[in-house]
Parts: sequence; structure tokens; C-alpha cells
Amino acid sequence: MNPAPLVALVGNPNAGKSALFNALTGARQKVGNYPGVTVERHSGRMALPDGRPVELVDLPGAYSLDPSSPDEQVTRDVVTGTQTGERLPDAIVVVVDAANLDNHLRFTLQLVALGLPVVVALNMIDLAERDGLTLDPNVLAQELGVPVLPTVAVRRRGLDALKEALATVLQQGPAHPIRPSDHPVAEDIVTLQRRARALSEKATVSETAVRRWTHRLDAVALHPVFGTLLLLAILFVMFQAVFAWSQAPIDWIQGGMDALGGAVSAALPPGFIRSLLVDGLIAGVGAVVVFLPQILILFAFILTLEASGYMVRAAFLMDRLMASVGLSGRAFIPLLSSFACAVPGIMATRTIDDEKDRLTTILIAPLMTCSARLPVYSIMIGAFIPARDVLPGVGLQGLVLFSLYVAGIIGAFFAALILRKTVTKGASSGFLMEMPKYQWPHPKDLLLGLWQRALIFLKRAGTIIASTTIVLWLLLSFPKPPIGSTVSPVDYSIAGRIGHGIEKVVAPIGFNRDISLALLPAMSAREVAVAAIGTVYAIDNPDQPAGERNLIQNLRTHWTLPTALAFLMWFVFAPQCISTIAITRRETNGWKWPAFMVGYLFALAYIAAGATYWIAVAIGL
Ligand SMILES: Nc1nc2c(ncn2[C@@H]2O[C@H](COP(=O)(O)OP(=O)(O)OP(=O)(O)O)[C@@H](O)[C@H]2O)c(=O)[nH]1
Ligand SMILES: [Mg+2]
Repeated sequence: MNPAPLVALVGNPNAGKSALFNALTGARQKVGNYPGVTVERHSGRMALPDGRPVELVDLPGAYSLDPSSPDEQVTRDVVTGTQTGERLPDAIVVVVDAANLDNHLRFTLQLVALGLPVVVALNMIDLAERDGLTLDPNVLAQELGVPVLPTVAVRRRGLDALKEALATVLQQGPAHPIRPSDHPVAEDIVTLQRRARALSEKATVSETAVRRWTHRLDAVALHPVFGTLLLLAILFVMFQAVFAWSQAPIDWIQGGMDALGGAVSAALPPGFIRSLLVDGLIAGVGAVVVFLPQILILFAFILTLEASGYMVRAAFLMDRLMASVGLSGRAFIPLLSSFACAVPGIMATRTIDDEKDRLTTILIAPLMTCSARLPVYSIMIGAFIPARDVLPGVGLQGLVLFSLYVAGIIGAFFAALILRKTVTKGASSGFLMEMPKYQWPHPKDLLLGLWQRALIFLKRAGTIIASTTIVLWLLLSFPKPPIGSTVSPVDYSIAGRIGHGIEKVVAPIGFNRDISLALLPAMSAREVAVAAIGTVYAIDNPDQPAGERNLIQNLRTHWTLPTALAFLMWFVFAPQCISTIAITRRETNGWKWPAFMVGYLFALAYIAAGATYWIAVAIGL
């Protein structure tokens, strides 16, 4: 007896082949392996309307007959009859996503040209309809010369008609005898794309303007090459803007703070209270508050990208990249939120089902540069990186800031890669997300979002940062050196002595006394590092009038460039934040993972800062 005819399900990734396969075969499935490769072979039985059995195989998704992965190779080899362990199919069902017709038709055209009996399943017709796209399957059938049946695999819609058409084409057999490895004349990709687009336009009965625009924008935004370039360009402009647009408002705030310090100095007699207010509170909190404009610019970009519907596209675009380091595409949104702050980012990992995926994402979230690091980066860049253009319109300062963000991302990817091979080993899962429609962000929502960010930032400055600064001021001010002593008041203080202890550990990576003093208070919030250094100089030079206590000037005189660069690298990696550690403990139910996270991040920060310092020294910076 002849074996049952073999029918292969072929199509682009995510067209719904497996959904259709499950709907057609039900429980009658077998999973095997193709010999020599690690690609699984899914097969199952189904019955045609007249009761005859058919063996169905679900092939891996592919974009074309030119394979770029083992999966795609299996698909190509099966449909050309050259795959070992598989006979040439008697017919193929090409599954296409109706909402993505022009892209999917490209592969369809190649498959039809093979000459095997073909039926096209115009799948996901429900989603196309929802988006305002109406297609005519008959036009498509006429143009392609094969039956085209609308289906909704997940609702089992259109399956009977599909089986009917399959029975007919099986009956008719191939258009001409097919020999294994019979290759159609390869059409170049551009011609193919043009034909596919023309075909999809012809088959489109009506399309709402919104869908047409969405589709056109997505053709660029989701393109593997152009989309990635677009994303990089957007991020690049964002970091340039943080510096380029913020100078004037920063100067106003700075001026206001200086005036406030001057007024308080003039109003109070010298002594404890004046020093606490001027050197402690105003110098410390003021050093942080000046970064409000930069933080607002950063958030204006993030909020706009989110509200416009672009953010999910970026996540989709990143999915392949994320998969290459063993992360799920779902990790993109938590990681992106971590650019604002790792705490909401880590909370957002709850949307990741797989436990190992989720844990990996939590462990690398602190490597995304949060907004609290911006003041630290900004002051160091302002002090040590000249404000000149490397190219017309491309400032060096913005470029350095961009590279610091990139350094964190690269660090995170390497960390994920290593973690996935060791402590969080396991399979990773796929990703699918609904694309929201593009829209202009509402200025009112945007302003509201910015207002909330400003309040959060100022509240932090008024509470955590102010209180840490005051404690630090106390520790830096007492005990006072005896009259006539040449030791600096800072070195003589309690904080100075603790700082000297820390300095022993961090001196090998080029850190100075100021950094050693700042590291411990910065655990409460990273911005405090800036506030702490501001307070250190205020106490160290009590004779400088407030207006001249420019932190940037002090940094330039007291720090070397290699030390500044090492300090920047430290902040790219170091887990300088109690809240992040606390949320990790809560989300992982124990101390094991936060301890691991803190350990590996401090080690990474130490090595990166040390390497930066010694390389900078060696090349004579
Ligand atoms: N709304 C809707 N969703 C569908 C339809 N068919 C499939 N899906 C969904 O689309 C997603 C992708 O479907 P799969 O069947 O895994 O796609 P595939 O073609 O096997 O993908 P690969 O194996 O990666 O090439 C799944 O989440 C399905 O539930 C459909 O007709 N309508
Ligand atoms: Mg599949």
C-alpha cells in the first residue's frame, strides 16, 4: 500500500504554521529529529474530507529559500526534496500572515515556483480585519495560480475549505514532474519584493489610512537594518540633546542656588548653623538639583517614544538580539524601564513567565544606566571632556555620554550570555507582542508625565539626598582639627578616617580621597556621590565665597583625567543603590540572588574602573 501523502506546512516565522498544524492534527502528533541537525521534526496525521489520511509536517519558519540558519536549511531541503530522512512532499500548505502580506508573499512566490501542488492559507485574517484591512483571496488565487483560503488557525476557522482544496490539488498532482533538487530559476530579491508588493496591492480591497501608514512606518521601523539604524539614531539624538538643550536652564538653577547660598551666608553669623545650611544642605542638594533639566529632557524622549507607539517596535526589533544572548524579547520592556530606574524595571519582570529568563533579567537590570547616574556622568563629563564638536553637530560630550550608556548595555549582554550558560541555565522562550497603533503623543499627558518625574526627583533631593548630605556633613565636620593644625578638616573628621580605610581598597584602581568619601553615602542614591563631593569641597575650603565654589573647577584642579574616567566606569557597573538590592530581595524571595548580584557587579565595576585607569595612565592621558 502507498504511504499516506506527505503535506508540509511552510511559511515565514510567526505566520501561524504551528497553530494551524495543531488545529489540523489535534492530538495525533509525533516529535522526532532531523538526522544530523538539532532541528525537531513535528509530524501528525489528519484526514481529508473523503476520509483519506495525510501525513502533515510542520516546518520551521523561513524568510526565503536561501537559508541563513539550520532551521531555514531544513525547510529549504524538505521542499526541494534534498533533506535526508524526509521524502519530497506531495503538496505544501503555504501559511501567510494576512496582515503582513507583501513580506510573506515574497517567500510564497518562491515556493509556488517550485512546482509542487500548493494551497495558500491566508491566516490571521481576523487580525487584518480588526486593523481595517480587507483582502480578496480570489484575486490572490488568480494571480498566484493556486487556491487561497482565508483561515484563523487559533479559532479553527476555514479549516474545512482548506482540507477540501488540499484534496483537490493532491488529486491533480504536480504541474510537471518534480525531481529532487529541481531548482526554479532564482529570481533576485528585489524583483521578488516588487512582485510581492504589486500582488498584495492588487489583492487589497480596502485599507484604512491608519493601517496604510502604520504599515509603511513599520516597514522601516521593523526592518532589521534600517530599523536598527533608526533606533540607534534616535538614541544618539537623545543623548546629544541631554547636553545641548540643558545648558541655559542649568545656569539659571546654578545661579539661583549660588544666590541662595550667598544670601544665607550674609544673613547668618559664621558658625555651626551657617555651615550646616550653606556647606551641607545648599552645597549638597544644590549640586544634585541642577541636573533636573537633563533628567527632564531624557524623560521627555522616553515618554514621547512610549506614547507614540514606537517603544514596542523597538522591543520587537531587539527580540532577535535578545534571543542571541539567551534572553526573552519580553525582557526588553523591563530593561528599558531600568533606564529610568532599576526598581520599576525589576518589578516589570513579572511579565516574564520563565523563571530563569526572569532571574537573568533581574540580575542584569542594574547595568542599564538609570537616571540617577546622569548627575554623576554629567558632572564628570562637564569637568573633563571638552565641549567641542567631533563632527559638525556631534558634540564630544554627548558622544561620551552615549558610550557610557552603550558600555552598560554591552556589559549587560555579556553578563546575560555568561549567566545563561552558568547560574541561570535553561531553555529560553519565544516572544510575541501586539503592535499598538502609531499616534501623536498628547502634549498634556507628556507634560503631566514630566511633572511627575520632576516631583519624584525633587522629592528624592529633598529627602534621601538632603538627609544623607546632612549626615555626611556632620561626619565630615567633626571632630574639628586643633587650631593651628595643618591637617585638612576633612581628613581629620570621622568621615575622613572612614574614607581613608576605603581608600586602601580602591587606591589600586586610581580612586582618590574624594571618591572614597563619596562611595559609602552614594549607596543611598547614586546622585549623592555628586552631593558628597560638593560638600567635601565646601568644608575643605571654608574661605571660598559660595559663588566661586564651582564644583567643576574644584574637580579640574584636584582630579586627574584617568581618575575621572575610572570613576565614570565604576558608575557604569557598580550596584550603588540600596533600593535596587531591596527590590531584588523582594522579587527573588531571599538574600541569595541580591548577594550574588551585588558581588558580581562590584567585581565587574572594580575590574572595569581599574582597567580604565591603568590604560589611561599608560597612554598618557
Ligand atoms: N489572532 C490570530 N492569531 C494567530 C492565528 N494563527 C496563529 N496565531 C498566533 O500567532 C502566533 C504565532 O503562531 P505560530 O503558530 O507559533 O507561528 P509559526 O508560524 O509556527 O511560527 P514559527 O514556528 O516561529 O515559524 C501564536 O501566538 C498564535 O497563537 C490567527 O489566525 N489569528
Ligand atoms: Mg512553529
